[in-house]
Amino acid sequence: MAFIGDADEQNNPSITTLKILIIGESGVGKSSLMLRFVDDSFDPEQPATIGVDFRVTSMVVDGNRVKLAIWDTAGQERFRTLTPSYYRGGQGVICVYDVTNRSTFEHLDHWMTEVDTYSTKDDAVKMIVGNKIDLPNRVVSREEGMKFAKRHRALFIEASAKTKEGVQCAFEELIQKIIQTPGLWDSDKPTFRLGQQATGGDGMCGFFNFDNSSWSEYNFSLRISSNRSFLKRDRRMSKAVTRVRKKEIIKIIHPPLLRTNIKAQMASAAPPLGPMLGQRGLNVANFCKEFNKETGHIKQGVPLPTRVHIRPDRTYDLEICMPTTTWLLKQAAGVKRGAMSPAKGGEAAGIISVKHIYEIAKLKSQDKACQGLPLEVLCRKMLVCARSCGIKVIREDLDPEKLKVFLDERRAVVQKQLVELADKKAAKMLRTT
Ligand SMILES: Nc1nc2c(ncn2[C@@H]2O[C@H](COP(=O)(O)OP(=O)(O)OP(=O)(O)O)[C@@H](O)[C@H]2O)c(=O)[nH]1
Repeated sequence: MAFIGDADEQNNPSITTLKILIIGESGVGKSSLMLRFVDDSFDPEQPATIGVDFRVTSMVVDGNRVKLAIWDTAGQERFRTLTPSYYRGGQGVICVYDVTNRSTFEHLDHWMTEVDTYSTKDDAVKMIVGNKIDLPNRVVSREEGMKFAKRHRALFIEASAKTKEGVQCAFEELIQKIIQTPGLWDSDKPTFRLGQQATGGDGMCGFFNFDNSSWSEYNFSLRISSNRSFLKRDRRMSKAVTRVRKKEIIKIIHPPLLRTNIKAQMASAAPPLGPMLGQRGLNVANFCKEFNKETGHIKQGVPLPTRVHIRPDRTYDLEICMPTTTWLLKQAAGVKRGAMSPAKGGEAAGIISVKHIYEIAKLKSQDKACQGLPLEVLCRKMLVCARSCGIKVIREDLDPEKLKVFLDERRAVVQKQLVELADKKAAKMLRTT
């Protein structure tokens, strides 16, 4: 698959124009993903989309030129108008969430309902994208994302519009899937006309009028004219195809970079690590042996963020980072558990001083991902993480006497919380049996 320029258009005319929608909560990075894919650019100050933004590009899939009309919709409810018309005729829908913001993940259900309600194509290809994986404060795991995608029979990938990771792969996979779906794009040819008006009133997708002189510029008008009988016929035809294809569409794309936490000296073929490695075609036993050997000098059980860069020939580079920030913070505070509800009521799970923060930041600065980051920025990240674990950071040195009293009290609180949790679990088991 490759991008080609306008000059090639005459030699290799496009077989179709595909309408791809990007949806999801505000701020998850929809516009950023689109701009990374189309212009290979990233704006850290990307303004919010109002209504709908739109880009056109083209690519070659299996030797065929395909034009892509990518619709970037506004995540903010107040900027969303004409919702049904966004979906009309869309062959592919990319539903984005932010891996560092759980509520954007929890709202995916709403977006999938919207797709099912408004999509005029039963077999439109859906893809779930977990964006912003470059950020350290992830709260939605890859497994959760995969599970959601599987439930909705959608493709799944994690990406970062900032670092480019997974972006190209996401679009390519989506387009390929659409092209492989008979009836999804080939029956639409008359409804998409570039540089000229579509004829007749039976265009169920409205009509586009592009300024062909520049691909990045656009000038489109939308005419909502749906012919119901045409719609029904199209649905009847595609339902038969859908039945066959629904099973196939559950395909998870594994990007070449695997990021996970593995405990020092404790890598094993058991889930979740074993399946993660196996799905990528790595020799699990050899990997575990190598990892455990590499971490032989570290205390057993310390959680180590690990990156595995997998090459197409299944060889890999192993990057083992400093222990996770939360683990380091909890060690510094002398506690095993963070606060259950740090936001509510300001429950404090531990106390550390700013000196601890500085030392932890210095340790983390040795990680490849943090290299080049000023220590001040890292310290701020540590502070955010401490806050989310409920660990209080004080400016002055800790008073050992006061700390001992605090830790004794905290132990009693944790004990009580654990008993309550066990009771709740037992009550739930009773209800379900
Ligand atoms: N670190 C990081 N920041 C990102 C990434 N993608 C987007 N952002 C930032 O997140 C913010 C929101 O990005 P947008 O692309 O405007 O998000 P959106 O989903 O289009 O938002 P709406 O237009 O309001 O619907 C911007 O400040 C981006 O720079 C990413 O992969 N990593």
